[in-house]
Amino acid sequence: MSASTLPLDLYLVTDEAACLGRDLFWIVEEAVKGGVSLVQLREKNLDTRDFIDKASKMKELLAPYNVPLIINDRVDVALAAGADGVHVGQSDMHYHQLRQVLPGQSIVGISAENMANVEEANDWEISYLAISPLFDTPTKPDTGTAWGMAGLQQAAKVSRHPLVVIGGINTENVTQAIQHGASGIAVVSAICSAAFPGYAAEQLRKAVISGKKNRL
Ligand SMILES: Cc1ncc(COP(=O)(O)OP(=O)(O)O)c(N)n1
Ligand SMILES: Cc1ncsc1CCOP(=O)(O)O
Ligand SMILES: [Mg+2]
Repeated sequence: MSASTLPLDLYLVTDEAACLGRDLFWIVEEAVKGGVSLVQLREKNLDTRDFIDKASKMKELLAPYNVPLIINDRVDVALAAGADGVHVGQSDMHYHQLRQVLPGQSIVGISAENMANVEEANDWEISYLAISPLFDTPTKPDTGTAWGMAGLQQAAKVSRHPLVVIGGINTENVTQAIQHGASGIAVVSAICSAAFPGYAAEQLRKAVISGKKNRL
């Protein structure tokens, strides 16, 4: 899938701990019905075999909806489960190595923590760049300094890739993020911890679309 056709509007990043004891697959399916366009399976503590099993099951769930599945960190898991791509951060497998082991059409997303990361990624063929984190978030305490809206605006001027924002995104700040240059939003708690994940997804998607209509 090329960068121009990749559906980045509403990107759900999973976190079992954020699901408040509810079934992750139920949350993901509700969210997809509500308008999630891309899903990342993010598992920091699973054994390899369990991670592959979970990814394969997630791929099966998403296939009828035509929603691509991205695997966080683990290229081996993505390959074994037939996922559509991977997301890597600045301490994960390097872009050049990723390209050696992944099929050519794979989706590749990378986290940018600072402007040097944004500039470096301009030399690479990636599907999107994640501005990470846009705001500090209790969901991931081990991040670098938050970009904030001004930082996002600078990154959008420099980057040739579509930008996704992640970290503290909710219905209150989506429109502003889109207006400052984001092509889409990535969320964990705004959907995984919502009382009604499907409804939460609908509201977030509406906010993205409204932000795009009213771009500054
Ligand atoms: C869409 C998206 N953006 C950023 C991240 C964070 O990646 P990383 O910095 O590698 O941190 P971990 O998620 O691996 O803890 C992401 N996963 N997804
Ligand atoms: C995985 C990740 N990477 C940067 S911030 C973050 C967590 C985002 O979680 P939330 O949407 O709940 O703030
Ligand atoms: Mg990572």
